[in-house]
Amino acid sequence: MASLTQQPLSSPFRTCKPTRIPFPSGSPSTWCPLTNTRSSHRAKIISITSSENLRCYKTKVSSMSVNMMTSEKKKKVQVFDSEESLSVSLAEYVNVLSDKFVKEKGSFTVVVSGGSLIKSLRKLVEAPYIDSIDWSKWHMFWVDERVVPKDHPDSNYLLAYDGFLSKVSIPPGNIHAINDTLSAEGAAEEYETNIKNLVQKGIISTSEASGIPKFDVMLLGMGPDGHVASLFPGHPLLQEKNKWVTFIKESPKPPPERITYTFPVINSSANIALVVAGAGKAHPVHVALGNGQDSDVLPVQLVSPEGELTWFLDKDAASKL
Ligand SMILES: O=C(O)[C@H](O)[C@@H](O)[C@H](O)[C@H](O)COP(=O)(O)O
Repeated sequence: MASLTQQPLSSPFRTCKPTRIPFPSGSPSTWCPLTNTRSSHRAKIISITSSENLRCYKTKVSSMSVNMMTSEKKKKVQVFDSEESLSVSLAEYVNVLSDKFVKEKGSFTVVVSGGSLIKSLRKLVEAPYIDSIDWSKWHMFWVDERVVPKDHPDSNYLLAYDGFLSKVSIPPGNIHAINDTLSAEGAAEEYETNIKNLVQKGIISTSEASGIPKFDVMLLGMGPDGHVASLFPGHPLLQEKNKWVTFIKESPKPPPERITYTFPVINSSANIALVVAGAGKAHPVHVALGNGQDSDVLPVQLVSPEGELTWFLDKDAASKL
C-alpha cells in the first residue's frame, strides 16, 4: 500500500491514509477515513487524493483498483485494473443487494440492459453465487429491448438468456420480458401495464416521493456516445416525464426500433450500477465524472437515482479521469 503524507489543510488537495479494518465477514478491507469508502481485498484502495470538495481521483493505478466517493451523496466510482476484476466485484455487489432485499421484502427486482453488461455478469453464475443466491426471489426486467423476435441475435432477452438466465433457477413467471409479438408502441404500452400490475401486487416498490416504480437495482451499460438504455444524445425522449416505458423508431444504434424505460423510472431506482469497460468509452466517462466536455448533454449525465449510484469502470474506461 502506498504510504501517504498528510498535507496542510490549506492545500487544494488533502490526502488520506487508508486504514485496514475488518469487514463483518472477517475478510480484510481498506477504509479511507476522508471519503468514508472502503473496499475488499479484491479492490484495494492504494491511495486517494482528495480536493476540498471531497471529489477523489485515483492516483496510482497499476495492478490494483481504486474506490472513489465523489462529493455528490450516494455516488461511488470504482476503477478496476481489468474487466475481469470488475466482473468479480460486480457479482459481489449484486449478491449483497440480493441478500438485503430478499431479507427485507421477500423479493429482488433486477433490471438489466443489453450489450456487454451481460458478459460482465458472468461471475454471478459461477460458484459461490450460483448456489448461494436465492434465485427463486428474483424478478428480472429489461431497461430496453429491441423490437425483434426473442430468438433473434439482436434480442436483449436472448442475450440475457444465453449468458445468464439459462444458468440460474429464476421462476419463469418472474422473468418479465418485453412482448415480441407487438409493435413498438404496443409492446411499450403493455410493458408499462405489466409494471403497474406488479406494483399493485407489491412486487415492485414505489418511490415515496413520486409514486413511480422503484426497482431494487438497475444494471446498466453505457454506449460510446454516452447513451444508456435506448435513450440517445439529443433525442426528445430524454425529456419524457410522464411515460414509464416508451419506444423509439429511429435509434442511431441498430436495430432502429426499441422499447425503453424513461428517466423518471430509471432515476427512481434504489440502486443503479453503471458498468463501463474499454477505452472507447473513456470520453463519456470523462464528461460524466471528470471535466470532459461534449456538445450534447449526455444521457449518462442524467442518471441520478433516488438511491445509490455505483460506477464500475475498468482502467481503460477511466483513462481520461
Ligand atoms: O440494447 C442496447 O443496446 C443496450 O441496452 C444499450 O443501452 C447498451 O447497454 C449500451 O449500448 C452499451 O452496450 P455495450 O456495453 O455493448 O457497448
